[in-house]
Amino acid sequence: MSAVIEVQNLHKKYGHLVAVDDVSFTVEEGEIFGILGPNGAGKTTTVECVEGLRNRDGGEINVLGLDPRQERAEVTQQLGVQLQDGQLPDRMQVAEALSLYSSFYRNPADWRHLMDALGLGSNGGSACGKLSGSQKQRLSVALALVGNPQVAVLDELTTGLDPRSRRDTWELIETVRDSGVTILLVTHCMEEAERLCDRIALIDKGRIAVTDTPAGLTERVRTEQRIQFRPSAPLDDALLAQLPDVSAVTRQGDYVVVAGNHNALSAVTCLLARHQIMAEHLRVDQATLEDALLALAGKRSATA
Ligand SMILES: Nc1ncnc2c1ncn2[C@@H]1O[C@H](COP(=O)(O)OP(=O)(O)OP(=O)(O)O)[C@@H](O)[C@H]1O
Repeated sequence: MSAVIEVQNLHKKYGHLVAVDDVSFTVEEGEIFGILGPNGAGKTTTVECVEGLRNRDGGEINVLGLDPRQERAEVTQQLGVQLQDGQLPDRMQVAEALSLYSSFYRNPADWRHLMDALGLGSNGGSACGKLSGSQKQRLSVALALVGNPQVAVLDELTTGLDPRSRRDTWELIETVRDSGVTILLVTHCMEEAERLCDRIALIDKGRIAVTDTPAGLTERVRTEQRIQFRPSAPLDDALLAQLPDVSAVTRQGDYVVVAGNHNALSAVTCLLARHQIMAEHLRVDQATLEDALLALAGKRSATA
């Protein structure tokens, strides 16, 4: 396998806001690589720098041997990028859009074949503005593939789709991957990332917390616990956060919520005992994957 996208120490600011702060990852040929994170984490900014749609402030990006900042036109030829909703005129027909976009590329795919392969065969004469949510997604994937790219970037593919359409779209993406296209997938949906991705970079507040396979991420967080209690006296959260078995400390009203590994509970109770504080209404839950991934992100912030 060889790397098709390499991002090293990417930095991007909007005014004073640091949107992407030292992001590095490598996408290998043939994989679906996910960038997963909450709203505002810096996912779209990262991929827009990869696509050459935004200029980075620092770091290096290599896409199929090209620098998107210096060689944007060539990157556009070789990288498939989804159009955002509303970028096509409502009255343009599906077949017209595909035919028009295929004319932008040196070596386009057969757009009629693509239209059939992506389940849009009966929609060629439909106006883009009249398509259903999942048909619009199919069209945007078709437009990302019409240039016959080796790599496609797909951003928030299934947002707003009903469960059935989401599953259909996921199957579609697997078919695209099986046809040999490497995919960089941006999502804030944990289930989508787990289902589709070979590897996932978890990004939060502009930084990558961890990169691993879905199974590896689950294993890392398998033993994570969520400990919730009301302290009987004022308690400095920083004392809890410093415990090696604790990954994150947050507050919910009067309650302290601590995420940590299977030793966290005894570490927390020892600390409370030392400070003569009681843990009222103590509750311990197994963290969900989502909680645990956020805890991993929190741990990274604490050690950054
Ligand atoms: N053009 C812009 N001008 C100013 N700030 C921006 C701009 N685009 C994004 N931001 C800010 O940069 C940060 C990262 O945004 P970005 O869209 O990259 O995150 P994201 O992870 O893709 O979020 P979402 O899932 O909501 O799309 C956010 O705080 C966002 O408000």
